[in-house]
Amino acid sequence: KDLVLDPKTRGVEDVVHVVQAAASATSFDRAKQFLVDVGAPSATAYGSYVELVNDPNVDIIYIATPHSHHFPQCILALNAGKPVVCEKPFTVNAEQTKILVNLAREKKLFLMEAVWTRFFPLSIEIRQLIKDGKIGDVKRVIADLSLCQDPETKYDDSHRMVNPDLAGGVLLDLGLYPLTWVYQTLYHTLPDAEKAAPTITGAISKYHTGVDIETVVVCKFPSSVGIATSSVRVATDPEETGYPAIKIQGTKGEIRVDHPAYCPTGYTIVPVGKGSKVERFERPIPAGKGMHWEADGAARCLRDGKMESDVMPLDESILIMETMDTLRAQCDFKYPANIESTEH
Ligand SMILES: NC(=O)C1=CN([C@@H]2O[C@H](COP(=O)(O)OP(=O)(O)OC[C@H]3O[C@@H](n4cnc5c(N)ncnc54)[C@H](OP(=O)(O)O)[C@@H]3O)[C@@H](O)[C@H]2O)C=CC1
Ligand SMILES: O=C1OC[C@@H](O)[C@H](O)[C@H]1O
Repeated sequence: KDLVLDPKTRGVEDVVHVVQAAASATSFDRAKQFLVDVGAPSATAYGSYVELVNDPNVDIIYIATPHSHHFPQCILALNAGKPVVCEKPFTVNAEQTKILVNLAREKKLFLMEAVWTRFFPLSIEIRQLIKDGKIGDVKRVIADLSLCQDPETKYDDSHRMVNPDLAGGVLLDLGLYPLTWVYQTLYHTLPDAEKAAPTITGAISKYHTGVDIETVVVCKFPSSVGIATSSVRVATDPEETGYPAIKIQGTKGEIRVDHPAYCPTGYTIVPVGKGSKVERFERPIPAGKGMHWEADGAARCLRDGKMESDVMPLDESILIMETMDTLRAQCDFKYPANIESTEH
């Protein structure tokens, strides 16, 4: 639905999007109905992904399937010569992501992990505030995404959120967002020469299906530390009183970002010192859900002949996948061999 919105509704004049086709592996009718539901009834419907990736009128493919399927489906699209935007998490593990990145680079095709949060004007603004030294040297980031859902009643054990066969679990699904905040503030804002992979420690609690349901990741960078937490069961902001989802803490003050970490619409700058001038910024999404900004970013890359986005660089996607791999290895949490596999 965000793709069919007129970009002018968000002040964007330099790119437009056309939903050209959609595919369902389940049935042609499902694809057809999907196109009607999203407001693109005249686009082409396909009953298989192979037909979609071979459509010469399609410029780029957006993959939004369960995590377990991203790797083979990205390979399918790239091998058909199509640029790809793939939902988060990119793949089940970093080795799979590296294979995709190498394939895209070899074929000179655009590839991007669809982390919509990074493309929000609010995120861009906060990254600039950090680079400008607004809160001094940023030393610590604490970020959380916890949804306060009862998984026993909300999710059948086969649901992608809790099903190990679909690479379910909190870390890959929700944990990616607090990690995004840690990385986009403590890593992405640094000059390239100062970027270094963090050391990782953490903990997870498991659900009866075997996936993680509460997760804590501690990322120790050379001169800062980030803590990313996520849970299905507890709440980031239980009273809904605006308790911040993310605290970006610098030597001169902190930036507090609203819940939910995936699409925050406001933040507060709190300088150090009693009686200091607190500044509040509201950044509502002008129309749609806010997934259009990442689509605009991808469209600009295609238009300009870029092979990757500098907002969500491929090497940073790999690093974040490696972070999640490290934590899972420390906690002895593996997915079934067939979906961890790099065979395709
Ligand atoms: N950016 C964001 O805010 C959000 C991102 N996501 C991400 O989007 C992706 C999809 O999530 P979501 O839409 O909730 O997923 P769904 O479970 O709704 O599945 C999406 C599609 O994937 C296919 N699919 C579903 N189950 C299976 C299966 N068992 N095996 C093979 N294919 C299957 C189906 O397509 P078909 O008709 O072809 O069978 C289905 O329509 C995930 O990566 C998730 O993390 C999800 C929600 C929000
Ligand atoms: O990406 C996401 O953001 C919103 C959540 O509700 C969803 O489970 C997740 O996939």
